[in-house]
Amino acid sequence: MKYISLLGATGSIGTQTLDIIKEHPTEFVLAAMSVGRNIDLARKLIAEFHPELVCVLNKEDADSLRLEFPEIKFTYGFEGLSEVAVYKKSTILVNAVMGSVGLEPTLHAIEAGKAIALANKETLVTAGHIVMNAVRRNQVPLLPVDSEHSAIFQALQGEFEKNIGKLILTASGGSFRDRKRRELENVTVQDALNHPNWSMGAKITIDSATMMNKGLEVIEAHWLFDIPYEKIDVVLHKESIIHSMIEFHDSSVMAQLGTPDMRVPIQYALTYPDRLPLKTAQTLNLAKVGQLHFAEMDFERFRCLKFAYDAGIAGGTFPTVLNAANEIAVEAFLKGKITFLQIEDLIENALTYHQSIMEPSLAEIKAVDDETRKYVNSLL
Ligand SMILES: NC(=O)C1=CN([C@@H]2O[C@H](COP(=O)(O)OP(=O)(O)OC[C@H]3O[C@@H](n4cnc5c(N)ncnc54)[C@H](OP(=O)(O)O)[C@@H]3O)[C@@H](O)[C@H]2O)C=CC1
Ligand SMILES: CC(=O)[C@@H](O)[C@H](O)COP(=O)(O)O
Ligand SMILES: [Mn+2]
Repeated sequence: MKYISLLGATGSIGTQTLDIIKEHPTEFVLAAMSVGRNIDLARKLIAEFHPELVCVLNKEDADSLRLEFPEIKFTYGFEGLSEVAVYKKSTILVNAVMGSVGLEPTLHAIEAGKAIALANKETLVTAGHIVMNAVRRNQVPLLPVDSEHSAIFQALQGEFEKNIGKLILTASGGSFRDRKRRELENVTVQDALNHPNWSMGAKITIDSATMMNKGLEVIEAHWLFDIPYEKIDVVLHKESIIHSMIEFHDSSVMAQLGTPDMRVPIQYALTYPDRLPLKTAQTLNLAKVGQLHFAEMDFERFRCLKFAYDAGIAGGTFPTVLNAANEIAVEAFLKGKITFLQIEDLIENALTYHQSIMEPSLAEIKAVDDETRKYVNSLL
């Protein structure tokens, strides 16, 4: 029986993690969870999964839920996320919260010796060296949930990292994969939220449309697999059937395939190194798929991917700025305050303005994250 702490239970990854817990009641228990503002869904999840500890975003929600569920402990706010992450009964943290707010709870869980199933890629982008040093020092498993990184992790089983020639991340191209750059000027939020292959939270769906998602994933792969940026390629693959590949030194390529279903990598992170059946997953019928397509990445069409490579290679606090500027810009786009193409303008501006700190401490990262958010907000 594995006891799980789940951050972001009301989200896309969170609810799919709960599907897996539900499908395997003799394997997994939800011990603690966090939600944000979706208190209606939180109520249903509490009634169904009976976690011992629940964190909500606001104190008022914690106070009213306490009256409804007196047997459950409620906490709230930023500190509450870490309480959930280090909950004593849990052995594994599934971090499915959105944004760099996930960083500190992850670090606390690592220090508390918990295994980490990481969906929250912003954590590794913002402070990759700090997270990886903590993982090594505490010798805890860091299990990728992001589909591309899970694919690479699965393809690496039985292999030595030293034999990797390069990683090849696949990119669907997102909601606007078939549009030219000039056709992006007047796109709406609704258009951008219409991902062709995956049903995901709003922020990552916009990231996928700007290709920032792949940029964040390049940086995530760099930290997870300790691979230099020049050995990480991205290829457009519109079907999202091949979830990513490793090319080894002898030119052999290992790929992981499957229908686009996040429950597969989530479950693998929970069962690793074992596997369990996943009754509701659709198996891959390649004959029915017929053809798989691949195309070279166009860095002028997808400027955010170039920003991410540049920020990753430059290192220091550049990736922190990239991530924080992106979070604010995407939020502004979702609220209708800026156009789609202004997302990349804001990120470029923040990166240009920034003076990087090399080998930043956690305090420096937090300060840069905060300053960047303020700076981009001031541009808005
Ligand atoms: N969705 C997917 O298929 C994939 C997602 N990921 C990554 O996983 C993470 C989660 O993505 P996804 O599930 O799509 O996101 P969602 O937006 O669907 O869910 C986010 C979750 O985090 C909570 N949350 C948001 N902001 C805060 C905050 N400031 N404090 C506390 N809780 C907060 C939300 O609460 P509430 O809704 O209650 O307000 C919700 O539970 C992201 O880092 C994403 O990049 C990676 C690969 C695939
Ligand atoms: C499901 C998942 O892992 C997402 O990060 C996915 O990769 C988005 O797809 P694209 O960014 O390739 O559009
Ligand atoms: Mn992904």
